[in-house]
Amino acid sequence: MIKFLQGLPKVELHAHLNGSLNIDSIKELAENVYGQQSDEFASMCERFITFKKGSNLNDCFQKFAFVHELTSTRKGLERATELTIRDFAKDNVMYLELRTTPKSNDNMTRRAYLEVVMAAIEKATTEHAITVKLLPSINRGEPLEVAEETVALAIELGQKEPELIAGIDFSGDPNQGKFSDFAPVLEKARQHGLKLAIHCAEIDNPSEIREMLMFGMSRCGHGTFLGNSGFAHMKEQNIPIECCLSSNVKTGTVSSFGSHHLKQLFLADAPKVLCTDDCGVFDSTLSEEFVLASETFGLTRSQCIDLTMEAVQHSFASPEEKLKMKMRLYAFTRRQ
Ligand SMILES: CNc1ncnc2c1ncn2[C@@H]1O[C@H](COP(=O)(O)O)[C@@H](O)[C@H]1O
Ligand SMILES: [Zn+2]
Repeated sequence: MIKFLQGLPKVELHAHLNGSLNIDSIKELAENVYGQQSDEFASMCERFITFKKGSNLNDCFQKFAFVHELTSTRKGLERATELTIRDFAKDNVMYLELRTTPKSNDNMTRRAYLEVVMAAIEKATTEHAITVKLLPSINRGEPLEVAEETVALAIELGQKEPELIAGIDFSGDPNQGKFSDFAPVLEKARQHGLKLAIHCAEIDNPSEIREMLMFGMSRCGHGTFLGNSGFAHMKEQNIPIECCLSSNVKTGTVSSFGSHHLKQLFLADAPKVLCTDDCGVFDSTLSEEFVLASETFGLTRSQCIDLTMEAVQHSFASPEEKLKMKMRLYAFTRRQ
């Protein structure tokens, strides 16, 4: 089964760039871009992937600062994007939607940040057999003006490169910021044809969950606290829930793999996709998430193929790209 899942051409729809850089690639990046590694750096790497028992979302958010340092220069960001795409391709991910929060600092404006990532995606996709789309992220913990700039850039750059920029991600610490403040800017993105992937119900916040469901979205990140009525709503609206098993268990929003809501989504026959979220931080791969899901819930090979087919269906790819992915999947299943 493990070999089968590794070989399966997969679709990753929920991956944050700075969370997806695995520990070996972080070391490679540090070596390539910033020179010799020190013992201190090695122990920082070790701390990065260690989650103590009882860790929470806050512990997780603190880990991002480490990679954010490494990607705070153009060269670092460019190489990190290339390495991340390479690693997904190595894991037989045929289609990847990568999200990232444009950041400004002394080295880059938010526009330059996005341009560097876009150029790196173009370069990496010529070297690896993978299609990549970009979803600029809004960090809900940052001021509204930043979100407005991000959406304006996504609209402008998306008009130049519509095949590359597919939508907007709404993420960040769910304990910070108010969704209702961001609804108008998200609505503007939607009016301009950008799809919305929204982190929703990662924590139990019933009034915000209601607001988000009323507002609508193309895909729902996590959906942990939606409950049965929320799942029924998602099914009725054909909105898939992006399930990230290791992420939810390691950050403590789900108590164990066995109690993950993926099970209820299967039982309710609601739309769902399997994703990694931050495979670097959580020290996982999409293949490993499939192994986890199949071992925990007894998924068969054919259910894993169906899950991938659902991901194709709910991706922000064009009809032609979806057809190509389905053909690759059929070709793979015929060879089994
Ligand atoms: C664990 N669950 C999560 N919930 C909410 N937001 C998350 C997240 N994991 C990652 N991010 C968001 O993605 C950023 C890192 O990638 P980028 O710097 O944008 O590439 C984090 O700082 C956070 O804003
Ligand atoms: Zn996420």
